[in-house]
Amino acid sequence: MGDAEQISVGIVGASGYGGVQLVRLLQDHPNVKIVYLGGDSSAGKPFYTLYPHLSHCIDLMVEPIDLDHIASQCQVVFLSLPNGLALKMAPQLLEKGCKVLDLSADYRFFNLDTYKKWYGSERDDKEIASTAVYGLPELYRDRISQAQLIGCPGCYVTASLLALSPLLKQGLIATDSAIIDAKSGTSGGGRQAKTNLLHSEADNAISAYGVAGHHRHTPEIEQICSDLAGHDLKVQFTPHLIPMARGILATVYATLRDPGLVREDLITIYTAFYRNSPWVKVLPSGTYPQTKWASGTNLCYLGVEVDQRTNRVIVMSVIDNLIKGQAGQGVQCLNLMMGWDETLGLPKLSFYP
Ligand SMILES: NC(=O)C1=CN([C@@H]2O[C@H](COP(=O)(O)OP(=O)(O)OC[C@H]3O[C@@H](n4cnc5c(N)ncnc54)[C@H](OP(=O)(O)O)[C@@H]3O)[C@@H](O)[C@H]2O)C=CC1
Ligand SMILES: CC(=O)N[C@@H](CCC(=O)OP(=O)(O)O)C(=O)O
Repeated sequence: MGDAEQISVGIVGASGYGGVQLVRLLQDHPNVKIVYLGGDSSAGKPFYTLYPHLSHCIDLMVEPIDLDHIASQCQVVFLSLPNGLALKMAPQLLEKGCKVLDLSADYRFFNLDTYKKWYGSERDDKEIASTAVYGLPELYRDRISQAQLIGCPGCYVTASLLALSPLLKQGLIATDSAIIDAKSGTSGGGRQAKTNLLHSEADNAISAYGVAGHHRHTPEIEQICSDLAGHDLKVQFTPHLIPMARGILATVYATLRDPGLVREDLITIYTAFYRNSPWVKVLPSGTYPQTKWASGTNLCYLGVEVDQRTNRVIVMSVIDNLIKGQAGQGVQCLNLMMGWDETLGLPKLSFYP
């Protein structure tokens, strides 16, 4: 595709961590041209003043948010904003013919009562929301390719669901037995200043939060797990903040229905489940992933183990929270929506060490 055929893309929330990942990924994408960057407090500033390391490759200003102007400039719009804002912008952008990919939680829920319970915002966009597709390509590839509006899942949920999906789809684990112990780097909290993300608070420390079903990702994980299993189920999800900038490790435990299954059986099942998923790598027997392997890439690495003493399967899932857990997921969905190769423009090799 030459320059003339590149599609025009805008990023609303360009100054945030999601925004700057999108700039990096889309700048390298052969079929895309970034034509608009939007923001709130950063509006009016050249983008390079926010991220000086990009001054040699992007010279756009951050503009205030004017939906008519965005729609007149862009065929595709990424919304990378705090929860509760995309729902006010997506309907008008769609009506004006844009494709919209939202990185927040606004379009992830099948049932808007669940959204309201956890996020508080009233909805007057129910009809539009009903057209949104959950943007996890490994599960909903066909629907994503037909959609105009995508609600992309975030970091914890992506790592957790990729670990659990084969087990649930094949009915391999006891109902409600799944426990997700997940750890995130501090960039998971975004670029806006928050006390718990200060270096002096987060460094040399590890702590759980949102314990006992109190994290807003619990209902989102349960929604998709229930969809896969074909019945309502519950999971135990405990997130932790750890002192590193980027990366997520989700270690998932569940009780196997069949006590005869061994590690090699599970690896065969996982490998078959993800055989057409270029961004998921099932590791060889006895190999457990590190966050470093996925850092900067759109990959998810899965290590699979069985403890025959306790009859539990243990799946270790790592992703980069800002790539497969956020911006890369959005670009992977865009590739599907446009009928392009799912891997186009996305990084597959980390820096190591
Ligand atoms: N960080 C992560 O690992 C992940 C985050 N997400 C989700 O992605 C979304 C973005 O997260 P992240 O990039 O971390 O957030 P940041 O806090 O880093 O960035 C937020 C962005 O939103 C913009 N913004 C805030 N308020 C307004 C407003 N009223 N109008 C217009 N723009 C506004 C900010 O613009 P300005 O600076 O100009 O005010 C900024 O660009 C969130 O919904 C988050 O939950 C999803 C997966 C992973
Ligand atoms: C470390 C940290 O603060 N993480 C954030 C997760 C951010 C995120 O990814 O949220 P969404 O997936 O809903 O977009 C949190 O626990 O709220």
